[in-house]
Amino acid sequence: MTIVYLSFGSNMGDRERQINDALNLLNTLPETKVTKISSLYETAPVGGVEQDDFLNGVVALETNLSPIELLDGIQSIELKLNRVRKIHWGPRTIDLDIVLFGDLVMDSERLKVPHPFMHERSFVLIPLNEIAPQAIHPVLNKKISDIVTLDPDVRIYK
Ligand SMILES: Nc1ncnc2c1ncn2[C@@H]1O[C@H](COP(=O)(O)O)[C@@H](O)[C@H]1O
Ligand SMILES: Nc1nc2c(c(=O)[nH]1)N=C(COP(=O)(O)OP(=O)(O)O)CN2
Repeated sequence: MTIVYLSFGSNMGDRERQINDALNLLNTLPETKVTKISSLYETAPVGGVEQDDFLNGVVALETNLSPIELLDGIQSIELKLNRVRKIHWGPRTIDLDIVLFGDLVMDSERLKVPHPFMHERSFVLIPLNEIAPQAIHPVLNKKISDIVTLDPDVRIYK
């Protein structure tokens, strides 16, 4: 079993329902179990595109899937939930990203782990620090609790 952390986000439609549906579907993936879910955070959009605030969070899984099998699984969940995203870094109904996959470091066209921007994104680090402050970023070789910083744009929603 590998311990994996996924980030999730939504800023279009019924954000909470789409996130709940995605989290329930994660438990239907083969040999995969959700073990922890962070609070939901309301976050200001990052990246320069003018858009509504996101709900973001992080979920911990234990899985026997390979990294690419898990990517296939989360992409099938996004499709099942009729993921809509019109522009790069723009609004979307649901987004699931693999943030950490055990201590794996991988840089292929389809999958980059750790997620290449995770260490710069408070909307990932703050919820990740809530459920796994001891997790290690395998490239920076630092604990999440030593990377995370306070950010007033990331506020607990629920
Ligand atoms: N770590 C990753 N998690 C999810 N998707 C990834 C990862 N690394 C590369 N990708 C590729 O990114 C696009 C989808 O991007 P969104 O974040 O969902 O907009 C897809 O082609 C993945 O293969
Ligand atoms: N607050 C907030 N801002 C954001 C968010 C998000 O979830 N929350 N996702 C983004 C981009 O996500 P995308 O998955 O398209 O890009 P990536 O492939 O670089 O992760 C861009 N800006």
